[in-house]
Amino acid sequence: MKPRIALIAHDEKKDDMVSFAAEYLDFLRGCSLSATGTTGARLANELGLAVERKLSGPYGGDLQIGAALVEGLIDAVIFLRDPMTPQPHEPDINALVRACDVHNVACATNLSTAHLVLSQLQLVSRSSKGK
Ligand SMILES: O=C(CO)COP(=O)(O)O
Repeated sequence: MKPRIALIAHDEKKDDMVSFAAEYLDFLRGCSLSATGTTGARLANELGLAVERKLSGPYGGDLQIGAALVEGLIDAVIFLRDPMTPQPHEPDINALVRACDVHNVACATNLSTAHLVLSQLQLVSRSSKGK
């Protein structure tokens, strides 16, 4: 089964997200991707990725990703949070990260962890294809 990955970035981290996704483009093309609204639009427009776009984060997008996650529909979350800027939907952000912890779903909230998670998923998916 294709890895199901959610991609989310706060405004100050969106450039990082696009560059990060560009590094894993071939792998991500073979994944089932979802994203919050604006992040998803950038990934689709700038990298041509097929992404299921939820609402923008402040309008409930994090909660929609969280709802999919608790139903077992997401394998990993890459959530580049901006720790320096207060967000109006902080409770939604915390709910999503908490849902990852409750359901033991990998959740990368910075670039270093994001690289570890995607490189490992890429490795696993390559080795399962080789079988
Ligand atoms: O706010 C976000 C995550 O909390 C991201 O939402 P957007 O991708 O719509 O900017």
